[in-house]
Amino acid sequence: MSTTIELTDGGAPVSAVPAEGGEIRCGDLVRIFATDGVEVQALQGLTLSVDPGEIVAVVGASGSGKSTLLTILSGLDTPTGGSAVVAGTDLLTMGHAERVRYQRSTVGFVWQQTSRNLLPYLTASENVRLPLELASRGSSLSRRDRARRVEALLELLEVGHVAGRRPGEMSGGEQQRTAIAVAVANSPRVLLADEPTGELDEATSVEVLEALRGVNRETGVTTLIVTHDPTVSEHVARTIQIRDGRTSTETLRRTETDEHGEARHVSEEFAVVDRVGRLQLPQDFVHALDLRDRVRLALEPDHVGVWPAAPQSLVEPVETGPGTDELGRRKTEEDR
Ligand SMILES: Nc1ncnc2c1ncn2[C@@H]1O[C@H](COP(=O)(O)OP(=O)(O)OP(=O)(O)O)[C@@H](O)[C@H]1O
Repeated sequence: MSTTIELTDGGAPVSAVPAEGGEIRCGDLVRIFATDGVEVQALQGLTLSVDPGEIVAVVGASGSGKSTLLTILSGLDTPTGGSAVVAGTDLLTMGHAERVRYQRSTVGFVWQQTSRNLLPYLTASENVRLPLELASRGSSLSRRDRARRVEALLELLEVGHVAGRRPGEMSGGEQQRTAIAVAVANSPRVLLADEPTGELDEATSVEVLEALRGVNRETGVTTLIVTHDPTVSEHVARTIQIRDGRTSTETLRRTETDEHGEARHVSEEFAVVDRVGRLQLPQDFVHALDLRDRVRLALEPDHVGVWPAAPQSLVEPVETGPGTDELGRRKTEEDR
């Protein structure tokens, strides 16, 4: 079967609730900002599912909607449409009290600006202790247990040596690793990191990404890292690419052992197909074949072929009439 499709999709978003059981589930998430009468669609039907305990990176160019997504997942902004459920909390319908509880104990955050993560007049220990004390009314942790937990978290993040220092007396990497300890102090179910390495050099970025991976492994906290840095995919098993406010491709990374017993990393890229069959072709594929406006498709037994559409003059006129459907295909007995 062969047909031609428009590359631009002007269709209205169709509800797509992602698989049950995901710790983070977004279905056809839409966020429209209206300023001075101009509308910007920052998210245009984004679908995303992250399993409990998974560590996933969301990567995209500037303006692709990464921060908008994270601001919604952190409960600081409400989407215009679609669905977003994190650790069982429906982010579209939660009330004020639930929002406070959600931000205080369900999710932990690490932001790009180190100054947003840590209070400058408190030491590393005091910064980590603060969320524990704020939550202590409903918690069974004694004062001594809280002190032990602070120490254990700083050790886990390998920043025990800066316990008594204020942020201004630490390196950027030490500040971000302390910020991760603060974010997971109350054992949140989900850890959200927005460009956590944005202000760091390459070597320090690697340390911070490995620290996030270590915390994910040790505590099982579901972790979502949003960044423009494509090298993040070397530190996580799954990288989701977003383009124009939608998930476009996913890169899965796994370790294989070859016939000589040597471990090697294998990455595979997949296009994301939503519930109604929409997918985005990778940008380099589009450029390589100069695909624009519309493409020709063919359904083969085990794959779908995509070709640049031939100029109109070369396209054979389709047969239409009572014996054919709207695409010129011959009607079957069932159609009739
Ligand atoms: N409050 C707002 N009002 C109007 N438009 C906004 C607002 N916030 C974001 N946008 C627009 O939405 C789109 C997505 O922005 P967003 O900040 O989510 O992208 P991003 O991928 O995080 O980019 P960057 O990596 O540069 O931070 C952009 O076109 C941006 O200009």
